[in-house]
Amino acid sequence: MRVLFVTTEMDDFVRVGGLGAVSAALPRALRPFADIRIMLPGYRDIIEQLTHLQIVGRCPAFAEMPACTLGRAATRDGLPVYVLLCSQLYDRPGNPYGDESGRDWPDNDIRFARFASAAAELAMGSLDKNWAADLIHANDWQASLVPAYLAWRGAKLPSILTIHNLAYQGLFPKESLRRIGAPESSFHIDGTEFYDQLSFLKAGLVYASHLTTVSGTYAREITTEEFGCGLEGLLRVRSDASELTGILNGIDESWDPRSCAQLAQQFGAGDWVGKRANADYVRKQFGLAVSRGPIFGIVARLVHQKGIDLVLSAADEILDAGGQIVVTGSGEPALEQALIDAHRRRPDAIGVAIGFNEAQARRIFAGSDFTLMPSRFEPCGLSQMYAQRFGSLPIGHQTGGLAETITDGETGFLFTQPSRDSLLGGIRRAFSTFIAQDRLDSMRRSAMARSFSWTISASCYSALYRKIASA
Ligand SMILES: Nc1ncnc2c1ncn2[C@@H]1O[C@H](COP(=O)(O)OP(=O)(O)O[C@H]2O[C@H](CO)[C@@H](O)[C@H](O)[C@H]2O)[C@@H](O)[C@H]1O
Repeated sequence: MRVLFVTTEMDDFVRVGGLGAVSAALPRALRPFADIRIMLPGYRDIIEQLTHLQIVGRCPAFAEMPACTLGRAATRDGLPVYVLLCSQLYDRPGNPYGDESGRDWPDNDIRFARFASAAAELAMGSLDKNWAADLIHANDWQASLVPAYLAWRGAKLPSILTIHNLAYQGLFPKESLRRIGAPESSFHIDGTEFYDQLSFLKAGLVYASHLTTVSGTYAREITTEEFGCGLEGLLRVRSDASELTGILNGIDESWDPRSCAQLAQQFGAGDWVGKRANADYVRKQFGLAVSRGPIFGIVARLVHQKGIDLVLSAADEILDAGGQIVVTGSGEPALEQALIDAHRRRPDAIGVAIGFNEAQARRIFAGSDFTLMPSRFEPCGLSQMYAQRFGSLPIGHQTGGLAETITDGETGFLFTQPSRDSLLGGIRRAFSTFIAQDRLDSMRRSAMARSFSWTISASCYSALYRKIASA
């Protein structure tokens, strides 16, 4: 079966958050089941890294979207990658979605509509004369128009849309319809309209043959008013028709502290001297005071969703009890600044590295005793899985994928409300575990023994592909 996996991040080339990790790992795990090919926008960073890019097709200009070409290349391990080349849209500094100061590009409607319409053409067989898809798998709002363009072109090709985060919807003024060549007739409550704006995500939720999201719990949560971001009605209809499935993400096998080359010292379960060497390394690297208290790590995009403000409000109590905090990530300037301020107040106890570097993330998981994840919502979450593999017990809000991947009191701690008090409840339990050596030992062993391999998820996607394609 031929599958086109359409995404706007892939850790091989460009990373912004969890979508990049999933887009690098899931298609590889699916290779035994399908002829799967990736499609990415031709960002500057990608073009610079790809050698042997072969031009396979051309897309004429359409509405206000410029003409572009389609290149074909492969990752180092041979996974085919299509790249949409259009320097006017994608050859820019900054990240995939915005400029260097974090502002969204004003033409993101055209950038991602162009990308989606080209993906639809490729899948239908009109761009690469040697390949067409039997099914399209699109990810998040940036690729959500792929099923819509297929429908508007009258193509019957089956499509799956995976929601990695419902909070990002790709909302644009109504005038965008004309800019991207979408039919005016689609702009109504059962189509692309969302409170008088054009919603890319909603278009995908309406037109995709099937929807998935990245945990069973989040699949249920998004059908409720609390988590549905205004789309719960539509999601409930699709869920009731058995067209919304939760499939839990996995993590890459390379997240293993026994073999991870970036650590100060590799270690396995039971080698707590080795783990402590990583803690000492992290303290030194961040200039923290020498201590035998616990280190609480945070590796996250620094956005409201992740509850960084809750951690800041609980920080004094953590420090008073003898703990230290180490954070890495990037995101909203105000949260970055608040963390830097906290570090300036207590440089001996709060370490902050703004920016994202995977080696740094691995060292924090290896050196920390606990990983804080007070996310207000969390579709799946990857950090809590990495943390467990590295013996850093996650303290997470009982929501989405956190509720499914943390076993309370066994591999980590769950608390029930996204509030300071509830988080502090989890933190206090962690402190009492930290001084009970036997309990800490057994929880670390259980956490490190958890497997979060992609194998099960990949077979679920594969089964779904077959079901949708034969429907
Ligand atoms: N700039 C940066 N700052 C910090 N960390 C960065 C980063 N860039 C990449 N990362 C990496 O991404 C991981 C975070 O991924 P998550 O899945 O926890 O959250 P994210 O909200 O990005 O993803 C969304 O998509 C994923 C994938 O489906 C879901 O798991 C998740 O719940 C959903 O919110 C970190 O552990 C880190 O390795």
